[in-house]
Amino acid sequence: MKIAIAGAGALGSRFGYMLHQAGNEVILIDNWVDHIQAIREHGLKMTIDAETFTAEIPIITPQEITSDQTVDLVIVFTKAMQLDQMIQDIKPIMNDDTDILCLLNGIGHEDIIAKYIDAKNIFIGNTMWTASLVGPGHSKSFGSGSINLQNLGEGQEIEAKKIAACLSEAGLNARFTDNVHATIYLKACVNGTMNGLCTILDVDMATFGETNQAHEIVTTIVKEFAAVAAHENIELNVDDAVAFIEKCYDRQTIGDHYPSMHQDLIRNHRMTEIDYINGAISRKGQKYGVATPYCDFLTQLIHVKENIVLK
Ligand SMILES: NC(=O)C1=CN([C@@H]2O[C@H](COP(=O)(O)OP(=O)(O)OC[C@H]3O[C@@H](n4cnc5c(N)ncnc54)[C@H](OP(=O)(O)O)[C@@H]3O)[C@@H](O)[C@H]2O)C=CC1
Ligand SMILES: CC(C)(CO)C(=O)C(=O)O
Repeated sequence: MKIAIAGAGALGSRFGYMLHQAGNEVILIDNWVDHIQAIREHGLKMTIDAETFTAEIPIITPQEITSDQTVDLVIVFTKAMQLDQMIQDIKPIMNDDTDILCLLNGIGHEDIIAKYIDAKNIFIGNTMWTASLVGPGHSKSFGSGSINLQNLGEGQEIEAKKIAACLSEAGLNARFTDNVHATIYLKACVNGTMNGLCTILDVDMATFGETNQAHEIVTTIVKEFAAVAAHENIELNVDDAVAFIEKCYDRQTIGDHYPSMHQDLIRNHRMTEIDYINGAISRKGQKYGVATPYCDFLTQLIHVKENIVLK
């Protein structure tokens, strides 16, 4: 399959590498000049479980797209706040049959994509794969992960299952779900607890999980997500979600991982996606008349931290 990774940062590079190694024709699309130069000169470096590999994968900026480069599938891995512009920029690489898959953390990305792309070509979901950038041209990751995905448009289940099969053939452990919004909310509960809390507390997930207060804090935040989800006819079982989140504390899997929000703000001094995670719950809470004090406060805290770190 001809696949473009639009937003080839940490996770985009991991996906691009694994799909390339599985024999797909992969092209990376990004705007970060140093990253592009490093990959063009030395290939994409991918460290997986402490072993480093290099792959020669083409990388271009959106402005370098040519009309003969249309692809079968675009997988977007920008940050949430970059998504709108990237979708506009990559239109030339898409024809009427090109599908787009969005696995970004957060809620509501399909509304942005649907401004530019027909619903029949939009596929959404979430992933538990992880990665972090060592530097330009070099992504690092450990452990395994999974992907849930579904078609946004009616009657595109077969296409969705084809995409899931392609990802699974590359070892990305993808499955089709007929309840993707529930899985997106479940993943958002993970990000809505781990990302903001580990960023503010400057700890990895296992260290946070070892505290006496972790369970109560996580449960309170998840209850806010569940109350908002109920207004969208999405059933989110609080106990199951808390148990799913607490699996992140295992140092044998991803417990040592600093969530991507910590990487953004504390390590790379970049803006976070808080407004698409806890901030989205706060906005929806106001819309539905649901109190979301913990999401409200955590969103404020992250913005305060952004103001301090980025001033
Ligand atoms: N990392 C993880 O473990 C996980 C991440 N996710 C989600 O996947 C999506 C992508 O995340 P992730 O891959 O971590 O994002 P990254 O920040 O690594 O990459 C996203 C984009 O940010 C830009 N960028 C990154 N670093 C720099 C830099 N130093 N200077 C300039 N530009 C930079 C690049 O875009 P450009 O230069 O073109 O603007 C890049 O394509 C997000 O929604 C995230 O929440 C989901 C699960 C796990
Ligand atoms: C690893 C995990 C699940 C932590 O929330 C993630 O999605 C991220 O780092 O953004």
